[in-house]
Amino acid sequence: MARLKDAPFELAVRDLTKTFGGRTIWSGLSFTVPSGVMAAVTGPSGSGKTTLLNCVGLLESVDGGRISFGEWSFGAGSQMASRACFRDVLGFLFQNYGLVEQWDVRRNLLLPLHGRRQRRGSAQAIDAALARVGMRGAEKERIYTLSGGEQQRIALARLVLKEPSLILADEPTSALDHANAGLVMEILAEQAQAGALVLISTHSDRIVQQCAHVVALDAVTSQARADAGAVAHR
Ligand SMILES: Nc1ncnc2c1ncn2[C@@H]1O[C@H](COP(=O)(O)OP(=O)(O)OP(=O)(O)O)[C@@H](O)[C@H]1O
Repeated sequence: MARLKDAPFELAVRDLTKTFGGRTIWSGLSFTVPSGVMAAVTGPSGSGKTTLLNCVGLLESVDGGRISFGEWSFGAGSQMASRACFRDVLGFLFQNYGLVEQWDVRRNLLLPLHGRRQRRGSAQAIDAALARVGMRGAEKERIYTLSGGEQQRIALARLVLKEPSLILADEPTSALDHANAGLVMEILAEQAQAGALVLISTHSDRIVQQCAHVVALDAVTSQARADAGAVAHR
């Protein structure tokens, strides 16, 4: 089956509004990002960076506007994404790593392969992905026995195996040492070079410098702000 990232595509966010309990986080938020790049989502604490990633990743509903990528398009009142979208398109690198703690590494890494590739050959694929993140031989380790940095490496190995088209990374290096943070950015850049669109929420100038696009949120959210060009494209 053709993957979304096999041809160039665009993430288009149009006139997006998000409220929590009557409080508007942003409204009229619009931007586009092409595939094949890393884009940083910046803004002060509370400006809605994580919320934006959750909305684009279809984990959170929106109150107005549209989010489109490739053939997929979602707005207020849309049915949540089909399993196919989560299985074939979206990939997440979040601060809680999103791993099943009681399972071993191998079982966690088999999950993205399920239904997409023959299990035959998966042992070699898992070995190669673990080698890429410096965790070769960790197949039988249980997740809860690993350090935070090691768990993030396993989450990275999962991305390497899954090769998602649209990757949402929420402050992916904030809890990591220099070496692990470097590895995270290296692998995200590789995924972008392979055609994925990588959206990274961050407070780090160093990460922003590595991104081709910046989606800048600020504390003031209004239609006027969005119209005035809240989104800076490099
Ligand atoms: N599920 C929720 N229910 C109610 N309010 C929420 C919910 N999730 C987030 N918020 C509020 O929405 C606002 C934006 O939160 P968000 O975590 O998206 O900001 P952020 O820019 O990622 O912040 P930080 O840089 O501190 O991580 C905050 O005021 C937060 O309290």
